[in-house]
Amino acid sequence: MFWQTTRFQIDLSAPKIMGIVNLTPDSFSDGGRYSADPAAALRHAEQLLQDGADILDIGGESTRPDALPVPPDEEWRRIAPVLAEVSRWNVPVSVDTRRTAVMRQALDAGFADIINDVQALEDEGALPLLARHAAGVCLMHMRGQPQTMQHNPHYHDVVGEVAGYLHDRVRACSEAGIAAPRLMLDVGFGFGKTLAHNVDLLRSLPELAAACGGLPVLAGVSRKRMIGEITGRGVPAERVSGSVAAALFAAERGAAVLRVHDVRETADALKVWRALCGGT
Ligand SMILES: Nc1nc2ncc(COP(=O)(O)OP(=O)(O)O)nc2c(=O)[nH]1
Repeated sequence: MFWQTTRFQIDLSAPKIMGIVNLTPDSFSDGGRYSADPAAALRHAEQLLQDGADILDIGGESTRPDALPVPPDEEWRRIAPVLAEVSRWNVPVSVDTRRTAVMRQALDAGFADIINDVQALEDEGALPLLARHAAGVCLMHMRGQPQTMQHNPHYHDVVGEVAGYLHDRVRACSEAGIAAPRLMLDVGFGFGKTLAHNVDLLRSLPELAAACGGLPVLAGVSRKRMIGEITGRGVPAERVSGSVAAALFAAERGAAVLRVHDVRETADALKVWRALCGGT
């Protein structure tokens, strides 16, 4: 199976690593480290690639719980300089945005191989925009908005409801002319979910993918609150071991892409896992 993106057919026969470059002052785990210094951000991106990242995910708006929305022009100001450079590198570049205006600027400039949207192309104009381009698309489930999504999230059947939502978004993409080989699914760990919801979803990744036509799944658990709740590690930077364990579990449950902060540790863990499992 391959993920069809603007410049690359990404081979999904073994789990791929998406390295996170947050250009935000307030991201929950690395906020402010790179947002004011594009050179530092580029050095970080280079390090992620050296550590084994297969894809770079560039974001300009924190969507952590309780985050306030960022105006699209500010989001674009944050990411454009870094995108202008990394898009010249021979590596798939994903733009993590939920705003059509930002998607349009990135796609029209030729900066994005992938649009990674935590709102699954629900913003006005996003579907026809992506239909006019060839970028890969990650469709993620979020219940509510970052500002309020963790305020008592409730489901009758979290797996069924998330699968149903993603299935509907896949159909909307198909009707807009965005073909299935361009699509990646993501249950949105921590986006309007309790720990129990996240665990159910992680355990049910194969069933969820099957319910959505067998499309590939991306898992983003890196350093998140769910890891902290299980380990008792309150500081995101202290959640590396737990994040790697969860990433391996997601890979074992068939996740095709792992969205992580800690690329080196995750890449090493995948190598050992594949060697012991006799995988490719
Ligand atoms: N597809 C996808 N995209 C995502 N973008 C941001 C975050 C939030 O995590 P992070 O980028 O580490 O933090 P922040 O939103 O505070 O920048 N999580 C996901 C995710 O789970 N899946």
